[in-house]
Amino acid sequence: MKNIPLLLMGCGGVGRQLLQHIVSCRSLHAKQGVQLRVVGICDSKALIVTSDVFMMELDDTVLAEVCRIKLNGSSLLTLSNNGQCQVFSNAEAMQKVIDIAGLLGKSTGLAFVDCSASSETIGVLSRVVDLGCCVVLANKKPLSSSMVDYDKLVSYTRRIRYESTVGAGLPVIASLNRMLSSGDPIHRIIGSLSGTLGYVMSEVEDGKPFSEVVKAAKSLGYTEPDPRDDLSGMDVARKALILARLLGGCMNLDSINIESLYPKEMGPDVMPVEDFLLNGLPLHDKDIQERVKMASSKGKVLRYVCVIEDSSSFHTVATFPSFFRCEVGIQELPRNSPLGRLRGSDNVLEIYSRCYNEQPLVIQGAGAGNDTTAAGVLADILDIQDLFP
Ligand SMILES: NC(=O)C1=CN([C@@H]2O[C@H](COP(=O)(O)OP(=O)(O)OC[C@H]3O[C@@H](n4cnc5c(N)ncnc54)[C@H](OP(=O)(O)O)[C@@H]3O)[C@@H](O)[C@H]2O)C=CC1
Ligand SMILES: N[C@@H](CC=O)C(=O)O
Repeated sequence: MKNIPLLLMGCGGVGRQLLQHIVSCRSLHAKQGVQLRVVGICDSKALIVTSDVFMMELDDTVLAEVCRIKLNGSSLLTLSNNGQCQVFSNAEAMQKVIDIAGLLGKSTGLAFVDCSASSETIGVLSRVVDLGCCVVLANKKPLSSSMVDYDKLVSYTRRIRYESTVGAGLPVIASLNRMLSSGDPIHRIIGSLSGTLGYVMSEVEDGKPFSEVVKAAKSLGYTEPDPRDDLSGMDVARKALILARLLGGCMNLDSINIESLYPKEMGPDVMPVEDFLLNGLPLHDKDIQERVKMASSKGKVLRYVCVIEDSSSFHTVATFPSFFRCEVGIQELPRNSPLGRLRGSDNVLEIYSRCYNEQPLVIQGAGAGNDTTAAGVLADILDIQDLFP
C-alpha cells in the first residue's frame, strides 16, 4: 500500500471539505492501493500534529473534531495535547512545520497542501520544496506573487500541482500542460474565470440586487474570505497571471489591466468587510442595474471576462513568448454567445492554439465551491502518488 503523508495549511471551507473527502474516499483509495495519512493541520494561529509523524496519523475522529471546531469559528489552539497529538501555537508552529518537512521530505515524502488564502505561506512553501516535499495548492497567492517566488515553487515541476487555483476542480492546468508539452503553442485564452462574478452577473440579470447576490455568493462558498478580492477583479487577475506564467509569460500582477466593481474608498484599508457588505455594496445596486439594463437593450449581457493573449504574431512554431497581454473586466456580450449563455458559478475557458485554431478547446463547468475545489485538490494529491514509496 502506498502511503502519502499530508500536512494541510488552512482549514476553512476548502480545507475542511478536503478532510471530509479524504475520510469518505478511504475505501476507494484502499482499493487503489493508496492511503492518505494526515500528519498535521494548521490554521492561522496553530498547528495540530500527530506525535509520531513517521508511523501515526491524525485519525478520523480527530479530523472530525478539527472540522467541528473550525466550522464553529474556533482556533485549533482550543484543542488539547494528548498521547496521540500535540498542539503548537503560531510562534512554534512554523518551526515545527519545517522540522516535519525536513524529516519526511527526504524519507517517506510529504504532500504539503496549501488551502489557506494567505500570502504568509510563501516563505514556508519555498523552504519545504527545497526539503524534498511535494506541494499542492488551492491558494493562488504563492503563484501570483513575485517571479522569484513563482520560479522557486515551480522549479521542481514534478513535485507541484495547482489545478484548483484556476477553475476549482476543472482540468485547466492539466489540459494546458498536455498541449504545451506536445509543442502546441497557446496564443489566446478567453474566459469567465470567476465563480463569484459569474454567479453575480447572472443573478443581477434576473433582477436581483447586486448587494444581495454578493452576500449569497459568499454564503454559497464561492467568494474569497473577503469578497472584495473577487469584486476588485484581483482574484481573476491572479488566475490570469498563473495561466500566463504557465504559458511562459514572465510577468507580474501590475502588468494586468483590472476593472474593479467597487471604488477604492471602500477598500479593505478603509472599511471592514462587514461594513462593506452591509453599507458599502448597496450604494452600487443602482449602477449595476443600470449597466445590466443598458446591455439588455442591445440584446447583450454583462460578463466579467479574462483575456490572455500572446503579444507576438507568430503562432506556428512552439516558442515560449515572454509577454502576454492580460486584461480582466466587464464586457457586454451577445446573450447567445458561449460566455453570454453561462449561468451561475460555472466557468468557461476558450483556448486557442495551433491545433485549436479555428475552433477553440472549450473547458466548462462548476468553477467555485468548496466541494469541487477540494475534489480538485484531492485529485492533485493522488496525481503525485508515484513519488511516494
Ligand atoms: N472556495 C472556492 O470556490 C475556491 C477557493 N480557492 C482557494 O482556496 C483557498 C481557501 O479558501 P477558503 O477555504 O474559502 O478560505 P477560508 O477563509 O474559509 O479558509 C482559510 C483558512 O486558512 C487559514 N489560514 C490563514 N492564514 C494562514 C496561515 N498563515 N497559515 C495557515 N493557515 C492559514 C485560516 O485560518 P483561521 O481559520 O484561523 O482563520 C482558515 O482556516 C483560497 O486560497 C481560495 O482562493 C480556490 C478555488 C476555488
Ligand atoms: N473566489 C473564487 C473561488 C475560486 O477560485 C471564485 O469565485 O472563482
